[in-house]
Amino acid sequence: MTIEERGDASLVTHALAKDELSRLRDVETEQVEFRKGLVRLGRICGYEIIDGRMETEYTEIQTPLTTTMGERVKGLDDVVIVNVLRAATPFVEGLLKAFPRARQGVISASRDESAGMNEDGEFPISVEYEKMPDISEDDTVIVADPMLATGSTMCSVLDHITSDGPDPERLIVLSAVSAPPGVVRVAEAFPDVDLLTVAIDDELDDDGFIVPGLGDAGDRAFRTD
Ligand SMILES: O=P(O)(O)OC[C@H]1O[C@H](OP(=O)(O)OP(=O)(O)O)[C@H](O)[C@@H]1O
Ligand SMILES: O=c1cc[nH]c(=O)[nH]1
Ligand SMILES: [Mg+2]
Repeated sequence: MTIEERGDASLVTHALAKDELSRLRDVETEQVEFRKGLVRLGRICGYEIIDGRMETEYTEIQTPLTTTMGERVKGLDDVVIVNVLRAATPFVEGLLKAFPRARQGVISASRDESAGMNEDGEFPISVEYEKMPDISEDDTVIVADPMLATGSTMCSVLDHITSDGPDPERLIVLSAVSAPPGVVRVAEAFPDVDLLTVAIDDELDDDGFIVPGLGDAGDRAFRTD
């Protein structure tokens, strides 16, 4: 059964998201364009979240000429965006264009690539810094990380977020590129999470990189390779 048939994740369907992702995948896309592309993709994904997952309500508006009924998005003041350092930083910059009043959390979680994957296909994850706003039952929490590979990082991040405090109204994991093992790991460990991604790629290579993927997102955005 495919991941789509299992219903573990849903796809961002906007054509511009696919266009941006194709540019990001291109090995010729250099640092500045790569970073800007992640910003644009984050904004499109933010709009997609608003469009597909948030409700609107009618409200009376006084224009300079008359009163009329307007439509407003509900819950825009109750959004928390979690930035998984470091590759998510430009992606979150784009999301903030869709959710300018979001409260933000930051968590530094990274894979110990020198240790390699264990036989269960997981990496050891080190969490060195975490600062979260208080999360309430009314909140939409969006955990952003452009890459979901083995899912080790995201499971560690979600453990931190869900370990105390009330459950938010919605908990969305947003990624640009996902690999099947990561989607399955997150969906099984956190069945209530709404997993949204622009693409689900074919597989992981022996080093835990997504294929075809886009390479190391952090290194490409921060020019550290
Ligand atoms: O699903 P996983 O197998 O855990 O892999 C995904 C993680 O790998 C990358 O981060 P990385 O550890 O390279 O840190 P970086 O953002 O600092 O480069 C990426 O940004 C994810 O956080
Ligand atoms: O393919 C991958 C896997 C993890 N992290 C990345 O940046 N790229
Ligand atoms: Mg990296």
